[in-house]
Amino acid sequence: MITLEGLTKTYGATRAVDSLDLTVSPGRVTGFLGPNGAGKSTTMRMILGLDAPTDGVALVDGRPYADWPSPLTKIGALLDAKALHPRRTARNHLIAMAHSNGIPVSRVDAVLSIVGLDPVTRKRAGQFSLGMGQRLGIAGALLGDPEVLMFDEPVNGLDPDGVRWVRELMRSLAAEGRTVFVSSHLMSEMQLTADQLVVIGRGRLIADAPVAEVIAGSSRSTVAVRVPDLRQHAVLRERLTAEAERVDSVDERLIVTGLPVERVGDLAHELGVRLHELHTEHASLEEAYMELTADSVEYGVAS
Ligand SMILES: Nc1ncnc2c1ncn2[C@@H]1O[C@H](COP(=O)(O)OP(=O)(O)OP(=O)(O)O)[C@@H](O)[C@H]1O
Repeated sequence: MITLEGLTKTYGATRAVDSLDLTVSPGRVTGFLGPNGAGKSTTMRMILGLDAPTDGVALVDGRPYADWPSPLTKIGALLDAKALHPRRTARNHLIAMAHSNGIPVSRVDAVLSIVGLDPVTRKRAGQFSLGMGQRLGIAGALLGDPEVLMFDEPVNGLDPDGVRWVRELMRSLAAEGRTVFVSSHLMSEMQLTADQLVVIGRGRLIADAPVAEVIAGSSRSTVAVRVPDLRQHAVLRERLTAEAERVDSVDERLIVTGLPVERVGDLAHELGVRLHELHTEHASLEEAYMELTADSVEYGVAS
């Protein structure tokens, strides 16, 4: 479990992270989202003790990272996949990490195999593609078989196969009961990978909720209702227009914004309108996210 209490980091006048209170729980994948400069990497760096908070605390299973005697066996992280010694081979890079944390070398070969790097273990990290570097970084995170895993943009540079592999890995790590905290800008991928979402903007918490709840909370969700009879279509349309924010006709369908599906169904029933279809069309996570963060985008393009 990761716990943040009033976590704050300022750089001069910039409040990179601003009084964050958060619990990241085990047994699920928690996506960490926010526009560029929102404070995601700074938060992750403070969890790993790489940056000191200006105020507040970041705890891993109840203690600051630095207080764990063998931290890699408690929390594994991929922060910057390029932070590798270019002349070291993949295997030697992991052996050096294992030695400094009292982890047996047998585990190095195990994690190289998990990430699919066994054919290139003797290649120097400097010759790695971006995707191979990501896989090596993930191998490093898994090395200590930790209960808590944290990944900053793990699918950067991966091809579609690699993206799917990361998704399945995250899901299986969470299914084993581990805490998985992962940042990403790829909303479609997060919609498939995460159970819970934490959204921040300008260092502050905007949302902390299950993925389905974040999507359902978007005002961009609509209700679609199909009325085959033309006259009834017009009658229902008129009635819905009086209550809904907006009603559009698309062939036999009415697309209703700003009314719950139950209300649309009840109104149709009251008017004796025969329906062939009635369902909510949820916004995508991307649409919900854009709406949530609209006020927090630092480098937006004027539209
Ligand atoms: N070492 C530093 N010195 C000064 N300002 C910094 C430093 N590190 C981060 N910042 C500032 O803190 C804010 C948060 O940056 P951070 O990198 O944590 O955001 P992020 O959410 O990870 O962004 P991105 O999605 O672009 O990676 C930004 O305004 C950034 O410019």
